Amino acid sequence: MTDLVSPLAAPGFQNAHTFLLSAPEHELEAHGVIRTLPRGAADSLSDRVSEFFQTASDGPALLVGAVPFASSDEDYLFQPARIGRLLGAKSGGDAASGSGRWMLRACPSAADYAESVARCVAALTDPAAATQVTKAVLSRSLELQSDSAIPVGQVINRLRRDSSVTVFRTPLPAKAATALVGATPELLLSKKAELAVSYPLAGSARRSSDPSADRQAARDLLASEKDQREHRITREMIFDTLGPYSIEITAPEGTTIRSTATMHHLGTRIVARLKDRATPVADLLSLLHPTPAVCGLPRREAADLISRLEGYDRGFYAGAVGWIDDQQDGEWYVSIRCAEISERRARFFAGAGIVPGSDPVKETEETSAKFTAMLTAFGIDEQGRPLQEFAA
Ligand SMILES: C=C(O[C@@H]1C=C(C(=O)O)C=C[C@H]1O)C(=O)O
Repeated sequence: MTDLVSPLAAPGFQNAHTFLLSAPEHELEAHGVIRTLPRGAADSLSDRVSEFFQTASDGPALLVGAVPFASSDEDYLFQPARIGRLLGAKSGGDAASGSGRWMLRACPSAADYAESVARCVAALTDPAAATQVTKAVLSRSLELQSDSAIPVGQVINRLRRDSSVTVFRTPLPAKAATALVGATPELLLSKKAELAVSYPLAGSARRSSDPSADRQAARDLLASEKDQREHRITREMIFDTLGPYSIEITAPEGTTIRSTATMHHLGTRIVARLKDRATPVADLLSLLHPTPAVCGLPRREAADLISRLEGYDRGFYAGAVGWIDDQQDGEWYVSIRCAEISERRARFFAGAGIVPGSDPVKETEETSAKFTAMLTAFGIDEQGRPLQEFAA
């Protein structure tokens, strides 16, 4: 893939309504805003989108943006003014990351996170629980503060070195200066006419630079009863959700290893032929999201447990990022392996699926492994130290 020299890194990042979804085989880049979709919760998304496209307007027949983790929180989608790269834009703010001063703070600390995992396992195995939660995904975050502007364009270009992920950037509503930037390996849903595809991931192992240890890590993951259980919960929920809308729903390759540059995952590509090709992608998105890959099962009880144990608002982390067109087709990725970035601050998130039998130390290490992709793009490790490759 060619390097992107684009407005992504241009001065004026703060105000830019820039949207990017960059998969190895296709890419969508959009700039500017014509209209913002009236904001609302997941259960009204489909109606708001239909109404939006009924009022004809100039510009691309497309909405791009993000939905948050919590179905009751408001999404943020907009009709862009232009599709494609802005010609002639110069890349700026390109100071090598790692050359400025960075402060990284774990929030919560790794030890506190491990403690929450232990409490989560206790809740999942509590015989007195009114409703038994079988899986809950717990996350933690790292807060970075820099003494100079974060070179977003450079971060994005580095993320794009991994051809197995979809790199994204989408503006966030809370503060005009904030964007969600990440490199997700997980397709939540793509829908084109009668074809719907979802590619859930659940069950993870850190990759190794030693090829034989790396192959062994993948084999161990495939053989892990705990990881297969974690995965099955997600896979079955997606079959159950899309099934009633489908003539046929299959997993042609079964559950296999899906690897990024830093992680192995258990993944299942699920392909559905819909009964009605006019089924709006927004309907399916609202039903599917959040899947047990990022939330848990049963959904509401798992979400309650997560908010009790995490103690922070996930915002748009573990939400979804993508687009919807006027045919009600679209493509949505799970917004993980990402950071909220404002001018000099970034907040990274990583989570791990917890089931009975999960080990707090291993789950904490799994979140560390999941931070690696983003931190490497910033040129730092989990302690905020510059990586060798980027050190002056
Ligand atoms: C929640 C995250 O990742 C999710 C959790 C996974 C797991 O628990 O094994 C695997 C892939 C993702 O669906 C994250 O990266 O933050």
